[in-house]
Amino acid sequence: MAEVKTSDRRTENVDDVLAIKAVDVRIRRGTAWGGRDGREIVHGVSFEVERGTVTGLLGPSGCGKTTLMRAIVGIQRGVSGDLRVLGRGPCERELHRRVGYATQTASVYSDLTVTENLRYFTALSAQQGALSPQEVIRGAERAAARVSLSAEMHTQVGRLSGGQRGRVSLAAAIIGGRELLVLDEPTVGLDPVLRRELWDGFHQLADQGLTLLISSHVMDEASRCDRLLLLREGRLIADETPESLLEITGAADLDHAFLCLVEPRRAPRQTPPPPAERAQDLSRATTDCADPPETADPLKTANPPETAGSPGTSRSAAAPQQCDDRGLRLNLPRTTVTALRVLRQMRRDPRTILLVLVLPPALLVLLQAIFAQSPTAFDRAGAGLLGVFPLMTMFFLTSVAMLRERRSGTLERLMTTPIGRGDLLTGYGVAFGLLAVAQAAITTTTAVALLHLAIAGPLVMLGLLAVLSALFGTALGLLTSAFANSEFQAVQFLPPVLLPQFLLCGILVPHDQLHPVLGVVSMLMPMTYVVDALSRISTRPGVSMMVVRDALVIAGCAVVALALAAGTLRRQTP
Ligand SMILES: Nc1ncnc2c1ncn2[C@@H]1O[C@H](COP(=O)(O)OP(=O)(O)OP(=O)(O)O)[C@@H](O)[C@H]1O
Repeated sequence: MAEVKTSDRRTENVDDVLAIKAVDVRIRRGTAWGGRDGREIVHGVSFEVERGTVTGLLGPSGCGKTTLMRAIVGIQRGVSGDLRVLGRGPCERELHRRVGYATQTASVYSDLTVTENLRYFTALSAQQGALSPQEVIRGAERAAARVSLSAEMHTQVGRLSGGQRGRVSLAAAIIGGRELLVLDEPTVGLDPVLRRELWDGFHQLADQGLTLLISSHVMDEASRCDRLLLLREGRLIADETPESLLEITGAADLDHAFLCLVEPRRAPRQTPPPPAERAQDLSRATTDCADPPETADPLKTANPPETAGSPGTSRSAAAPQQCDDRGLRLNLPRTTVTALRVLRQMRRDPRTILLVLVLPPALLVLLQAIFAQSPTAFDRAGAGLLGVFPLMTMFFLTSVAMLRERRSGTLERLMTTPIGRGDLLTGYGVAFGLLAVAQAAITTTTAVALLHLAIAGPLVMLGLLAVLSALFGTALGLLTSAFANSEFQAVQFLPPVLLPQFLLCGILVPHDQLHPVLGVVSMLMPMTYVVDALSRISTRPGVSMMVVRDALVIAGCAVVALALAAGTLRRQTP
């Protein structure tokens, strides 16, 4: 990252005063891994946001407001230049305890109630260790009250109106934003009374020392900001107070001033003037808007001379930042609340749970019926399927669940909270692991007690292998979800990832009857080890070294898949 050459002492003072300092910040989008490809969306903007103020970020649709906000909260790739947030680089994890971010769409869990959502985000926001249950309850209630949602606390978010959902999302941001709140169009879809209430609330927060950066399209909101940043096509064209913006443009109101700056040559009037005045007014509009006087050139105002040419901020020096959040250290309270949250979501979807628990034993019953004339074939295939079914169902469930998290924007929000990737994935692993245990218990019991599947080895080991296999399916599902952009694509991954494994794992054709090349390929497939281990348990008493080896291979594959999933979790919108 390019550094501004200031003494440490001065930087310290500046950071005490400024919440955000941007010098020649450029952002490229359309690059998946932070390289120099893609399109430059933000072209070298420089500005400062003082602490304890409300700053409006305005500009036409597509000008780069969201992109800039994403850079400020540390989830945008391809950012170069010098961007300091609360005196730190925007990617530093320490900021996740101090900065709250509300995305444009309501990024909260629609299958949970308002209380459940807000308690979850409150629990995640703990500075250190865990908050007491009372603190979590109080934090959630306070946040709901801030956005006038106390009456809806026990309503499922999916049953709220669009505006109410947006307010839940805003409350979640307020919970996380101890020092800085970055709000992307937080008042969209709200009626004027609520908008006014929220803006009063924003100013109360600012009076308490919080800094707010708020994007908006509504000009009466702009007039409530202490300062306005105006973006046009990724360039900052004004950085002014609302009053001086009116003065510079000579416009009667901010709506007009905005249009003057954004479309200088097509500045409209609010009401059509009488024909006699038209010529005179047009010439005034040209003077005021089309060609603003040199001294009032908003482009010059927006980029103060001392920063515009700061040493070390030249284009060549500005390499894209890479967010360094590779830490996978586990935080037990955050992992636990995440597992509980996922379990709560599962509880809201009884049909899926029923399917997960009932489908594998039902398939085994069908299999026994098919092999009614050949019980040995059922014994051979049945044991292997005790591991294959959980693997497949967990793969599918978790890939869709994580994809939903990614698409609903909640993953993006989580990436701006103190939760680590390890906490999140382990939370998912624990929740789905518990489901896997239930599934393994039901399927194994059905197979042994009801279908009389012959098992020579210990039943506990059989169940353990089934759970291990389900955990591998969970990790694989979390990993592949990163490469799917829709539920349809997630379903499409099922055949290429699992079908070859199923065909070669030894259930359909024993390994010794496979072509030698296919035999080698099958040994590269984790499902082979699942089926081998289960077949050995079913045919031989005790636990052989080969079973232990197979179990270790499956566990190793699960760990590798989980680590790769953690690596791809931060795959942001490019
Ligand atoms: N994932 C993406 N990959 C590449 N370009 C993108 C991506 N998302 C957005 N863009 C481009 O970035 C530009 C800025 O988008 P951004 O969402 O920041 O605009 P905005 O000012 O917030 O718009 P709006 O007010 O409509 O929300 C747009 O031209 C858009 O096409």
